[in-house]
Amino acid sequence: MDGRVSHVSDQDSAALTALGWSAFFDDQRGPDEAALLPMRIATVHRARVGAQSVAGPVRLVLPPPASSADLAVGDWVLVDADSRALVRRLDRRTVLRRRTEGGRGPQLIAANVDTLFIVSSCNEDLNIARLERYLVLANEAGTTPVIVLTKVDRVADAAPYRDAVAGLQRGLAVVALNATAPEAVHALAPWCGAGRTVALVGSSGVGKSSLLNTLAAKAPEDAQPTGAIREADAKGRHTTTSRSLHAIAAGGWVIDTPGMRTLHVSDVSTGLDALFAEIAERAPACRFRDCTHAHEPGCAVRAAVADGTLDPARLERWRKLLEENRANTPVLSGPHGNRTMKPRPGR
Ligand SMILES: Nc1nc2c(ncn2[C@@H]2O[C@H](COP(=O)(O)OP(=O)(O)OP(=O)(O)O)[C@@H](O)[C@H]2O)c(=O)[nH]1
Ligand SMILES: [Zn+2]
Repeated sequence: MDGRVSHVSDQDSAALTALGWSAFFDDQRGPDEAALLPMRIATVHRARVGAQSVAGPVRLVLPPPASSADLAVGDWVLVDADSRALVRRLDRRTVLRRRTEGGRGPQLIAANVDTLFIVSSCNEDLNIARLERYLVLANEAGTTPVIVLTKVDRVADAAPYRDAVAGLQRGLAVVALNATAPEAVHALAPWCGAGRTVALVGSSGVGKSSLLNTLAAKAPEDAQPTGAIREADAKGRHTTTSRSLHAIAAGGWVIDTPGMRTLHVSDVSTGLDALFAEIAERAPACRFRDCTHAHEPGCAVRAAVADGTLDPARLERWRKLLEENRANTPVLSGPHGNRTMKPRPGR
């Protein structure tokens, strides 16, 4: 690397880089922390945290007040070499989180992820509004979203599915593949490779575990169990139960996440603007600065809908996500306020 970590051998340094280590993390180490070992969190359970070190998997010791609640799969931590005690977590480059039902603060999904593979199947489950939620999640986290359409082998023509998602966001990459076939590795190679980290999200049964097994080239006995799909309603059984970091055979790392039943949005204004760029960039031309693009005169956004250059369905879905974001996001109210707006009753 750059020679700053002088006690680390070149071999270790190369292994750290392959694990995703970079100057961003190296710069966070203080002079008194040179003897601590950088490791990457691989599994998080309430009382048990596993990490990847340059020498292989390690079970960490968490001395109080360290808590697994503060850790996400993909995090970089500094560890005492002798006791294997976690000393501290390093700042994250990116973090995926979601608001949970009942909302005891956001739930950590994964950290330091470069690319979010948003997995959906080429069947009637393909849900545009849901994909847009995942895109907001990816944008807000600072990760690059890629839509991965699975089960191409089950349809005569994947083009209609590609077309349905291609225009969801500018520059959005869309890959259609069979998650159970080895060729999937080549299709996803542009986002994998040494030091790169991807995470898989998507509904239950879309093929996340299958894709993980293909990318990691797992022998059947080590493979993540995959659920047999219930053909009748095209819904998969929920088979993945926890998240973990796995090595990709051709280089890089993949984080599997359990199927998410609900995905609420909150605190996602930049994520929304990136998703709906065609709306965000027209807003400055509206007569009123706080135009809601609903009823105001001189609205450039509704003018674009009227002349056919903006999809009215997109404007509608933008409004829905914006309202949900407002309802779920804590707001400053009054000079001392940091009150939370009540979530609106079930939608
Ligand atoms: N033919 C075909 N079958 C697939 C493909 N992807 C997944 N499957 C099958 O679909 C079923 C569900 O796949 P999983 O990989 O378990 O789905 P998952 O997203 O991990 O589901 P959860 O663990 O519940 O989140 C399994 O029977 C897979 O073999 C694909 O691209 N083509
Ligand atoms: Zn407007």
